[in-house]
Amino acid sequence: MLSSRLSIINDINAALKDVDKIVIVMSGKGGVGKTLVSCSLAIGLNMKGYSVAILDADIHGPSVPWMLGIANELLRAEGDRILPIEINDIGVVSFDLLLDVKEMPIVWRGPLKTRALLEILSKTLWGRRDYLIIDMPPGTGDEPLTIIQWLRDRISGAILVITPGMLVKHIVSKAKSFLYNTNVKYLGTVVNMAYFKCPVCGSIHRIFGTVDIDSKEIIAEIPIDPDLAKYIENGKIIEYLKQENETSKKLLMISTYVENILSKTP
Ligand SMILES: Nc1ncnc2c1ncn2[C@@H]1O[C@H](COP(=O)(O)OP(=O)(O)OP(=O)(O)O)[C@@H](O)[C@H]1O
Repeated sequence: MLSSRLSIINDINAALKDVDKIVIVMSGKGGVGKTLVSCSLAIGLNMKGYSVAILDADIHGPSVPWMLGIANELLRAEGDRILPIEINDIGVVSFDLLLDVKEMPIVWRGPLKTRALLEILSKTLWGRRDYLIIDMPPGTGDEPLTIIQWLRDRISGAILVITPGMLVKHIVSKAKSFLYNTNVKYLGTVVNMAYFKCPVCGSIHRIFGTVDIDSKEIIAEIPIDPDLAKYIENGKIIEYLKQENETSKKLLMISTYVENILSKTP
């Protein structure tokens, strides 16, 4: 048992040996914009000249390929190793890219999911990357715990994504204690759908309320932006982030924040 655990750890470390920094993106619940933040972080770092890969570790709701416009592609293998799909020089690996029929739900129980996550981590040819961004399954349950436990001290830090509303304080403190207990550095929180800016008069409406956490922890506040939603729906997040508008600038601030904070830690 111990020897098989050690051999899995060795395989994962070998696969990730040329990956410099691993950043995980997590949320207390689903549908808050975790994938948007993961993709924006990966694209932002790539635009700064870093080599980046993104692992969509959300087995049940994998949306990274959809957001990046590669939902119909399939991962290829070289021998028994998986090759990431490269889009704009960002390597993408997702469970959805293993499926021929995308509408087919993955119905795996806990141990199988753990096994699949470990396989994908250790069998991918990640190559030389400055950053690996992991879009985590929502919550602080089994799957996020598995990823963190197996990656151990390889994770450079974690970003939390929230939306304003009830229980925010509770969600943030729960996620922070999860990270504290698993020895992962908390980098800060992105507040998504923080406000809506009237396109006519420019007034700000905090539709879902305010967020009662220390402002020093807030990496960026992302507005509700119907235009962004359209680009996401069409798999064009890269094109959207290349535009110079208020939302895209705020989304790109996340990569600047991560670059700065992680350059200060060894
Ligand atoms: N700031 C925003 N403005 C407008 N629409 C948004 C914004 N953020 C996210 N959305 C919309 O909300 C949906 C969910 O976003 P996203 O997939 O990033 O959330 P998630 O937390 O990763 O969800 P899941 O838990 O299902 O993986 C997207 O389809 C997107 O269109």
